[in-house]
Amino acid sequence: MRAIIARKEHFNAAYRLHNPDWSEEKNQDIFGPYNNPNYHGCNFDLEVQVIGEINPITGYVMRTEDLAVLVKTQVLNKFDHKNLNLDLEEFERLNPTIENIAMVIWRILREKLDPKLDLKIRLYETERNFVEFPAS
Ligand SMILES: Nc1nc2c(c(=O)[nH]1)N=C([C@H](O)[C@H](O)COP(=O)(O)OP(=O)(O)OP(=O)(O)O)CN2
Ligand SMILES: [Zn+2]
Repeated sequence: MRAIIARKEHFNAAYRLHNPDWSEEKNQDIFGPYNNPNYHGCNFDLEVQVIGEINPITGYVMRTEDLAVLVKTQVLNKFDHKNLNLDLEEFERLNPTIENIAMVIWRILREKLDPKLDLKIRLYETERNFVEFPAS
């Protein structure tokens, strides 16, 4: 039987929504206050879901303590209290929208997880806005 285990974490980051190929005017028009050249911060809530078979012997899908360490070392240490545009190479040419942040987190964790396990990311940018990746 399959089950979902999940880890919830929290991180703070500064960023700006910006397309370097556009004019300042177009960036302002499309991204508004979120294009602030002095950046803005968000308090992100992250939920990492790992989906897999329940091991009949251990009763585990995956040890929750292993998932906690994975999220801390691979995601929190990289994202927390950073400037996403300046500090993370992933966002050199990728706009740090919640959609893209969730995709980058998914890609990072996907590489580290047993391929038998499925992975889903839920990322809250505010209490009201969140994204799930992948959509399917
Ligand atoms: N599709 C997306 N739209 C927006 C994104 C995004 O990543 N993907 N991001 C932003 C801004 O970064 C912004 O920080 C969102 O925060 P906020 O304006 O506070 O969002 P709320 O809707 O929760 O704020 P209210 O107080 O409810 O107005 C914008 N759009
Ligand atoms: Zn924002």
